[in-house]
Amino acid sequence: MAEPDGTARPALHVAGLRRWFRGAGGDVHVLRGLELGVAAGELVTVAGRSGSGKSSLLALLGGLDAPDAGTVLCDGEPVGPVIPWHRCAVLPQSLGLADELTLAENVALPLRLRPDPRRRDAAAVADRVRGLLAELGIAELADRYPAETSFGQRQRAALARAVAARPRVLLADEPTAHLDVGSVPAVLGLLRRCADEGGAVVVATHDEEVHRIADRRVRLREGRLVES
Ligand SMILES: Nc1ncnc2c1ncn2[C@@H]1O[C@H](COP(=O)(O)OP(=O)(O)OP(=O)(O)O)[C@@H](O)[C@H]1O
Repeated sequence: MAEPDGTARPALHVAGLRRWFRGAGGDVHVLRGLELGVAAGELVTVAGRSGSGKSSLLALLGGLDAPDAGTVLCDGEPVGPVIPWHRCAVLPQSLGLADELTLAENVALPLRLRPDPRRRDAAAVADRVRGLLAELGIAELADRYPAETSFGQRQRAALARAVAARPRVLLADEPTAHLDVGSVPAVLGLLRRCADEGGAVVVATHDEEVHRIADRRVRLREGRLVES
């Protein structure tokens, strides 16, 4: 879809975003009228000191939290708590894997929930799940439950789940934070491919290696984003 001036409308469009929290020492104004547009096929990294609001921002972009003011549009539609995985997928710092499902079942979930039944073919789902787990080096853990794996292994499974249905918007919060150096290239490769296949990707990170694969880097400062 295009804007009135003919330019492509960003896949993710954020305007006037405000979020504050009531604290014992007074209100904390985390986001103060933040603006952001991310095009399909673009990977944007968000830097910022600890406590600057990166996780708060990603939670709002993914509909996990609601803003005090402003709008977040994903493919032209407001995001909300029940946004389908193939439209907007989130890898939060808390991961959010379902404890009662194996890693493979967790990764399969967004594929089984796709609205088009032709895209839920069991063999194709199993293939996609196997491929993603192998790519991330956790194929042998497919049948384990999250509690039987390390945090870094769970983090990779949660990334596999987020990208499984090839989301139009992918949001990843510190996706390399708990990984050994050997596991990082596969994660970076997968994030980059998600954008190259047409996704709009936003990654909050302190990791310089992640910033290196970005098309654009922004920094969260005093509640707004500045190019960096
Ligand atoms: N529910 C809440 N109630 C009160 N304050 C909050 C709440 N959630 C976040 N904050 C505050 O909002 C600010 C931004 O937090 P946030 O977790 O978004 O930062 P961050 O940039 O992701 O930090 P880090 O890099 O350490 O993960 C912090 O000062 C935090 O203490």
